[in-house]
Amino acid sequence: MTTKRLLRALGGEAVWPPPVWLMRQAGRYLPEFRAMRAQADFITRCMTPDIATELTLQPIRRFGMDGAILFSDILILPWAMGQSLQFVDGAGPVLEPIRTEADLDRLDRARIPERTAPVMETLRRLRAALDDPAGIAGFPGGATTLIGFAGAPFTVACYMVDGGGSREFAHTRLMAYDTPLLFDRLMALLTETTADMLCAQIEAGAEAVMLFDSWSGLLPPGQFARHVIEPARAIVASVRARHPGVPIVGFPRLGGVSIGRYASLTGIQGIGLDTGVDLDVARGLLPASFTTQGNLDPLALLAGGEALADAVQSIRTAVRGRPHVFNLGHGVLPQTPPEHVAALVEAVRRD
Ligand SMILES: Cc1c2[nH]c(c1CCC(=O)O)Cc1[nH]c(c(CCC(=O)O)c1C)Cc1[nH]c(c(CCC(=O)O)c1C)Cc1[nH]c(c(C)c1CCC(=O)O)C2
Repeated sequence: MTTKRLLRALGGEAVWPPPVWLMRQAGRYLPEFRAMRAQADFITRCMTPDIATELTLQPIRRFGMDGAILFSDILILPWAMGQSLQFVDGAGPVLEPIRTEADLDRLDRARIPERTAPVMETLRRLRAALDDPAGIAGFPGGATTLIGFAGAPFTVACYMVDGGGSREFAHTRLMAYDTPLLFDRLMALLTETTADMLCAQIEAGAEAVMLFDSWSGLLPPGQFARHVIEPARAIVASVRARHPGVPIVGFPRLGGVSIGRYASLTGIQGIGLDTGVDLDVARGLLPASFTTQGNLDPLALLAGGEALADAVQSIRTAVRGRPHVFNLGHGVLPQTPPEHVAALVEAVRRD
């Protein structure tokens, strides 16, 4: 029987107070994170177990979160297949775009295990550190759940095809209409390699995994079914066949009312909700005893004070008696004062 509060909540138990962790909890808002940024570029930080382990643990030491999310990125998968990738300060990720069959042919999935081996080593070290009975910085050992993750195929395809961040991801969405065979080939490759990578993360120590579909909300309902729900269903089936006990959380960001079909058709146990979702409305769309995760506005966390206290309290009231994992609706903003995060955790954990 598991005693980790996050795993109990993902198993459908109405744990109170709810377990808490934050998307992008390891990040620039922490001075100790900024201090390590100078040492190596982003991909090197992801690929060096000493550094990635340390960065993952920084927020655990400070706040004793219920979840520790691996320090890595959703774009490590295309990078591991040989797509060129750079993280440019202020501009985000820049990739050599995939636009043709020949571009796609150059990707080599056979390289993934070797190129992602350091990530798996990081997970092994993290699991040992988190489960050390001696605990971490005064927080008890064996209490924090190690979370692995991947980008969902559509969101990863957005960056691979457009070649970086975008508001519309027009190249990607046009490819889905104009050359559907090419797009489907890319999506099939991503669906299979993502399932394998999540399994490798679980085998290295991840106790739960999350599938980030940050841009799913760009798609109309028919395409949402085809490029968001269907790949997630295939990934969940593939991971579940190999690792039946490991919970999978989906995050179809900005999915609107389609989150109901996403939750019931993919086979996931938990769903990440973005800031715009009304928790009572979401509950009506989701299967009974389904675990929700979210959805505090990152700006309320940045604001702090009364605004933060009120926002935390209204989520606590909405989810009381139901399985819920407290989180933000999107990542921690770099300008966020760390004391606000401490105040959030304290407010969530009040009885
Ligand atoms: C779309 C997406 C990406 N990456 C991710 C998503 C899905 C979630 C979301 O919608 O935000 C997911 C992600 N990225 C990162 C994590 C690690 C774990 C965590 O702390 O949450 C996770 C889970 C680290 C990161 N990923 C990135 C950083 C910043 C790099 C740095 O510090 O130099 C970190 C800590 C870079 C990144 N990576 C990506 C972008 C657009 C950027 C640039 C924006 C930015 O700088 O904030 C792609």
